[in-house]
Amino acid sequence: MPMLKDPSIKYRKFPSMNLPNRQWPSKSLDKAPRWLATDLRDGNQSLPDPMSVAEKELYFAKLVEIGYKEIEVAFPSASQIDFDFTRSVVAKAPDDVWVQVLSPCREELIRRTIESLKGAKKAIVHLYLATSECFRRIVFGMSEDESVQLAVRCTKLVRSLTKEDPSNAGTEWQYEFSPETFSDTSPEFVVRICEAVKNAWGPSEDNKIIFNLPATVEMSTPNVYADQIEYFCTNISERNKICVSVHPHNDRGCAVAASELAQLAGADRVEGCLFGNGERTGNVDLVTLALNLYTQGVSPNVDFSDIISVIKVVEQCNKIPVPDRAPYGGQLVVSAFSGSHQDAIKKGFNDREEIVKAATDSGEISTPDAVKWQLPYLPLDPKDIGRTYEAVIRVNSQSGKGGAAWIILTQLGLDLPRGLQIAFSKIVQREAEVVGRELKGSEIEALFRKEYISNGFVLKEYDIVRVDEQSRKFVGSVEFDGREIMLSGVGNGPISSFTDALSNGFGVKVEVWDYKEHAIGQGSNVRASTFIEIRVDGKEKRWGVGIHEDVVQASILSILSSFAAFL
Ligand SMILES: CC(=O)SCCNC(=O)CCNC(=O)[C@H](O)C(C)(C)COP(=O)(O)OP(=O)(O)OC[C@H]1O[C@@H](n2cnc3c(N)ncnc32)[C@H](O)[C@@H]1OP(=O)(O)O
Ligand SMILES: CC(C)C(=O)C(=O)O
Repeated sequence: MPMLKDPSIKYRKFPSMNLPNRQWPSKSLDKAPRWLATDLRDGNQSLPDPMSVAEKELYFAKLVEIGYKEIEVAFPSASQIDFDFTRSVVAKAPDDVWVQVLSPCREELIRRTIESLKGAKKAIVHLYLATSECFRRIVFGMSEDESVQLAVRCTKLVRSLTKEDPSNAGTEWQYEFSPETFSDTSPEFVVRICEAVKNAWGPSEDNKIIFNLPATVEMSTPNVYADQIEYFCTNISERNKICVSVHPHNDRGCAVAASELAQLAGADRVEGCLFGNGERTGNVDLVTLALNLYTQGVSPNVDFSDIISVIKVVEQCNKIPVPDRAPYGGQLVVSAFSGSHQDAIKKGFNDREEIVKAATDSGEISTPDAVKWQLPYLPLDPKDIGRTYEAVIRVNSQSGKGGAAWIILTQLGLDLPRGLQIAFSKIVQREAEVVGRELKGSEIEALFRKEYISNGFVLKEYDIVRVDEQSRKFVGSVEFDGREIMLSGVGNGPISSFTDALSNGFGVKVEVWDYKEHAIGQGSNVRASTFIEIRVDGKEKRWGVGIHEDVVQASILSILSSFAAFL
């Protein structure tokens, strides 16, 4: 039995914190944190095939374009690639971007790390040392005191090689210390070691020390992590000289929630990777965090207007696909296949169009974006991240009438009447079942044209004349199957005179059952689209569609389309 009936004999429950006066539950997120993108370090170190220098350059440029101002670019002491890349970034980074690098608390590696930053405009040196009992015992064999001494010694070394070294005066320095495995470390010990590191570095209000408190392994529910962060924020001294950073991993799948609650608990900065790449289950996903803020009306200070190009770079450099269901970015995220979702979304877009039009006409708004977003099933306007509305509604055998109707509306500009939607939906569903897959927009359009627009008729010369107040006469001819057929009929209007003419010409009884029309386009380009449902000799009714500059001719074409199917 691989899984235990009673897992408590093997696994410990993570203890919750006794923090009766916790404040974070009643706070809300109303501003973006400082972001640190660690794709090129934590993300890169977890890849089966780490990035080449060219890939790192491409990725770095994308992070800058998105708007990240603090980027952890490498572990320079790890490899020549990381060292060389750091050198190239130092030479090229924009003036407002902080270049961050990581090193363990080992003297020779710290020296090499700082060497890689020579000449940087803005640099953050980041040291880490695991502080949990588990790591101190198993990995280092170190007591708490020994850990504190090592952290202090290495911090002093960084200080002497950076801000105290006159040859490095041209660089603006920040220092970050991570008590690695924070999430599993006694909160009291974290405060103790960070106090000692703070004294060794000597931060100021203008040049804060960054204490990064990682959930190196996510061990608890996010509320416990938030408690740990709040405990640190309220117990560390000189909080005004400290930037509290968080670095959640996603082992329990809660990294986004953990980051958000940690910010409520006092964190000022968040470290993560685009689309959550990183060790094991990944670092927290920076895209989700940013767009979670955005969809609450809070500017994230980073720009995902062109999410498709971001995904392209991430996939190319990581060589790992971004899942189709990744929050916000995944390519299926703004797509609805199922009938009731499509119906609601289609109604939502119609509703929004009406509200926007009314508000624009009344001069209330100058841009459609000033109307608050409220659309069933879509928390984010897909166009804000560069997705098109065409991608929103997709059609397979689970789709209802709204899906195909939306495709026809967006591709042909035809707003199908309800009856025609229902009829067309059956045809689309049958086809989707036959091919056993999603139908592309072009396939749906082709089905529609074949069913409702094309017909074997050529309409030749015709005339509709007024006989008297109540009646009109249709006289003309059509070509069908290589034959010319003369048509003549009388009715109380153009449509009934034409159906009478068809009935006479083909020896059948044509009845009009339903009629709808609307204009397509505007100004001199306006055309009429006419939807007419007819019945011939009492058989099953059929819809036809006609499009023409002249509304009467559009009706005639529409009737011919459906009539052809009865022959
Ligand atoms: C949570 C994180 O993501 S931490 C960042 C992890 N990233 C990486 O490790 C990527 C780059 N790393 C490397 O290239 C290599 O590990 C190097 C260059 C840093 C070191 O290589 P090596 O000297 O061969 O050591 P190795 O890889 O075996 O590392 C383990 C050693 O580092 C020690 N160590 C681990 N973390 C730390 C730390 N934060 N500070 C000081 N020493 C540390 C271990 O105790 C162990 O020491 P030991 O050999 O005396 O037992
Ligand atoms: C180095 C630290 C911040 C880290 O990557 C982690 O704890 O996950």
